[in-house]
Amino acid sequence: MAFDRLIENIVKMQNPTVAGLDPKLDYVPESIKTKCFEKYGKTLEGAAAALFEFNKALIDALYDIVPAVKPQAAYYEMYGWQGVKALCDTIAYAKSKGMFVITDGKRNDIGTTMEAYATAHLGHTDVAGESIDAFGADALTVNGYLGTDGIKPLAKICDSDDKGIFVLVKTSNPSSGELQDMKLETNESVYEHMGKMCEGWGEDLMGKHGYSAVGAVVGATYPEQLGEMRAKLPHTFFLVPGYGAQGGGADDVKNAFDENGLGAIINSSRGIMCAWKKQGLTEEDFAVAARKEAERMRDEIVGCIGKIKLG
Ligand SMILES: O=C(O)c1cc(=O)[nH]c(=O)n1[C@@H]1O[C@H](COP(=O)(O)O)[C@@H](O)[C@H]1O
Repeated sequence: MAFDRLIENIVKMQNPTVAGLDPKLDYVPESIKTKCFEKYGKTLEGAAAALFEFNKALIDALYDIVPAVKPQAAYYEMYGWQGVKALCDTIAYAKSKGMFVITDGKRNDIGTTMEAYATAHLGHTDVAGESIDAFGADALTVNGYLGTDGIKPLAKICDSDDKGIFVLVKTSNPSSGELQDMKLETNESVYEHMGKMCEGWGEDLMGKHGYSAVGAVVGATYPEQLGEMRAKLPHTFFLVPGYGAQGGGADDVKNAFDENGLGAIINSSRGIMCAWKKQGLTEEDFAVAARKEAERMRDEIVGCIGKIKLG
């Protein structure tokens, strides 16, 4: 199963973190923007080319120490189809460097449309008998609000194409509790119930390291719920956003891991992309600074959880 590959990457690198690639033009150094605008003009094409150059430099600086990247689709869609092409190019480049790619699209719809989303992001599109990867990611974030028939088409592709999904369970944002903390008649909270549904959806998609292809998103900003969900969802791998820019730290995420130091991957996007600002460096040093921040984040988290080993 997909998360077996991710887990093996994490163990090999002794690093349970993922670098979020959420590029904005104002993160991109002038030198890259000038080059791209000279070539393509101050156009969506020029902007998209700058985003890709920025991402490529980050991937080159990180691929040998960070197991995965997580491009958030919205930051590419801001630049039209040209930005979406930069997303495709980023996914292809990261995969060519051996990185596991999680597209953060938070996709959700009725079954037939979810089939299209699953095919687009994880499967192969059929073009007159030719089977072609559209986005070709290894995993996709999804919203389970529509229930089982919205997840089933994804589960089918996870099984056939060795892919994974992360379902939103307890999101890192301040108002997540407005609905997610509400109690159901079973006296469970909504997030607990969504988490349990993930365990069920993953039952037939079990990997060899004890985690299924149906993971969950649980925010670093809710450490108590993170520990609670870890204990209650033994086969559900966690994507944990909220570290760094949203205030989460190593102490908040340590309970996301099982006794082998597995079970979770911790995301940092702005913290890594914009690390040069905190290191008193210049924007031209963004890639060097990103690597330094990725090493610091890895050492801080592994310092809390100890050696990571296969179960
Ligand atoms: O699905 C996600 O990745 C996600 C879920 C969530 O609950 N909170 C959250 O921040 N995210 C994403 O994780 C990333 C966090 O970015 P930083 O706060 O810059 O590290 C963004 O791409 C968010 O869209």
